[in-house]
Amino acid sequence: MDGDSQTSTYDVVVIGGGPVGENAADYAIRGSDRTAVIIEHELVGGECSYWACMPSKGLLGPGSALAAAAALPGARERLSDTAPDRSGVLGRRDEITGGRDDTSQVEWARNAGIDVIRGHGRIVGEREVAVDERRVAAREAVVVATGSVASIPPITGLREARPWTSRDATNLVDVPERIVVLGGGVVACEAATWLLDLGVRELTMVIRGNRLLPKNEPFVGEMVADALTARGADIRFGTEFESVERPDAADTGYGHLHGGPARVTLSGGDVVEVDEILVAAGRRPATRELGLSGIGVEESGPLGVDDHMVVAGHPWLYAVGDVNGRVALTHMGKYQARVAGDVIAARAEGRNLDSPRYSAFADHGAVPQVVFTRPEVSAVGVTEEQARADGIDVTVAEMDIAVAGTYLLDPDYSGHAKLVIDRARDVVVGATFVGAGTAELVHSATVAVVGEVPVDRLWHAVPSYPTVSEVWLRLLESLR
Ligand SMILES: Cc1cc2nc3c(=O)[nH]c(=O)nc-3n(C[C@H](O)[C@H](O)[C@H](O)COP(=O)(O)OP(=O)(O)OC[C@H]3O[C@@H](n4cnc5c(N)ncnc54)[C@H](O)[C@@H]3O)c2cc1C
Ligand SMILES: NC(=O)c1ccc[n+]([C@@H]2O[C@H](COP(=O)([O-])OP(=O)(O)OC[C@H]3O[C@@H](n4cnc5c(N)ncnc54)[C@H](O)[C@@H]3O)[C@@H](O)[C@H]2O)c1
Repeated sequence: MDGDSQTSTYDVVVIGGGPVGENAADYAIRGSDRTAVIIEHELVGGECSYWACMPSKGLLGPGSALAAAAALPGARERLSDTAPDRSGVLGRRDEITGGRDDTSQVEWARNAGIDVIRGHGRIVGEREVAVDERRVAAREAVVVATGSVASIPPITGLREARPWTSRDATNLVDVPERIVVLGGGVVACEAATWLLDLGVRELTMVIRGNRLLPKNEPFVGEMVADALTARGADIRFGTEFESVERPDAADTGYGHLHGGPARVTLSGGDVVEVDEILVAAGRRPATRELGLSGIGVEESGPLGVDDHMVVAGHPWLYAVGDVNGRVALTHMGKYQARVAGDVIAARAEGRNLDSPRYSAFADHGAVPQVVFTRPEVSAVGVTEEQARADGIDVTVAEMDIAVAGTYLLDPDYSGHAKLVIDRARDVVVGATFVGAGTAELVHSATVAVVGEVPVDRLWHAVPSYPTVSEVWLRLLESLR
């Protein structure tokens, strides 16, 4: 850092210290004498560490472990209860979020040579950012990594009812007896899973479409819906919130019940009375109050970028992670951050950007995701429907998963798998696995998709016996 008393100057200024901002700063200066600063107005570590990925997976882990033991003769007899211990689960979650203390993340940044400034960052000119009364200038680049915020749809009485968002569901302190969940995407399905684990008595899901997890192959939503229904969830498809009444809504803090009971009127006229409402209806990129309109950039939608992560018309401005609207997943945001960091370093050192290393091409059609429901959903690439819509001539291999590896996990194992293959190129363009133990399987499919490995060649990638991966062999056999 250098500069006069009003302005600090760094080579790279990153606004937003979530996992993506941290990686962008690190990759942009790693192994050089360049300087970087992260500006963060809440907690270094971001949504992912304290409010999203980490606490949610912490809440889901104990239920999964018990379900795995309950499925296995010899282990199941030792279980006195298949419901997780509520205080143990919440304690484990608190340990994972470290009491929302970001000291260790700030230390990590400082050890990596990155300064941290606390405060709200706002772009006030080319390569210039204001943090409250301070000014911070960038010699090379400003990177926006401000993430996203939960959307609350404009429904009569909903905002006034102070519903829970994912921040409350992941940081829950009170476990509602009765809850209604709006939305059928990833947050809704994972949260429904842990809320049932924690003993919610009545859980209603209100889905405006006709399936859960609609971005996936249709069998995904069916299997997850069947599992949630079997555990007592009441899933209402083709239904929306009409209006909400909650006379004594109150700001009681994250994870506490936000007031007394609420009455939710659904389309069709049914009324659901609940102790809490969880809104899981998607997220919007955090582009407001960033000063974008001052530099001529639209601030209402995502901050769009090219594959180098650069904002059009502003070669000094980069956007990575949820804020650019490409893929709202931590691992993909961190991938974009590695690309952006490498691009910033290459430009600073006068290198050209010809190598694939400088292009985030996996964002287009090679995105892996695991949804940690029970059953787990693990997918990469495009669905059959998307591939056909893109004009690709596809063939599919599809079957229930039943190999020695799954029988060893559970004699009554239930799972399903599908490969989507581009006929002309003879390569896998999409893969979906649903079932216990499939999360660790998806990377093999990601390698096949990104590597464009011909199916004939995949035949020689022999899965080990007796693992769940042997489903690959069965799928490839079905194509011969
Ligand atoms: C409940 C839930 C569970 C999830 N689980 C998973 C999962 O299992 N796996 C997965 O891959 N993804 C998951 N996601 C998605 C994941 O959380 C996001 O994709 C990820 O957090 C994006 O990282 P980011 O750094 O872009 O943004 P964030 O993590 O949101 O970080 C942005 C940071 O910028 C700061 N900030 C914003 N504006 C400013 C400003 N003007 N000035 C200073 N600081 C600012 C914020 O305070 C925040 O710290 C989950 C999301 C939710 C809601
Ligand atoms: N395991 C994981 O990888 C993981 C876990 C949680 C979240 N995430 C990511 O976080 C992001 C946010 O997740 P999300 O579940 O909030 O978003 P989402 O886009 O996955 O799902 C939102 C759902 O809400 C519905 N919806 C939107 N507006 C509505 C309305 N007015 N009425 C009724 N329904 C409405 C949509 O139809 C959709 O099904 C996603 O990109 C997701 O992939 C990832």
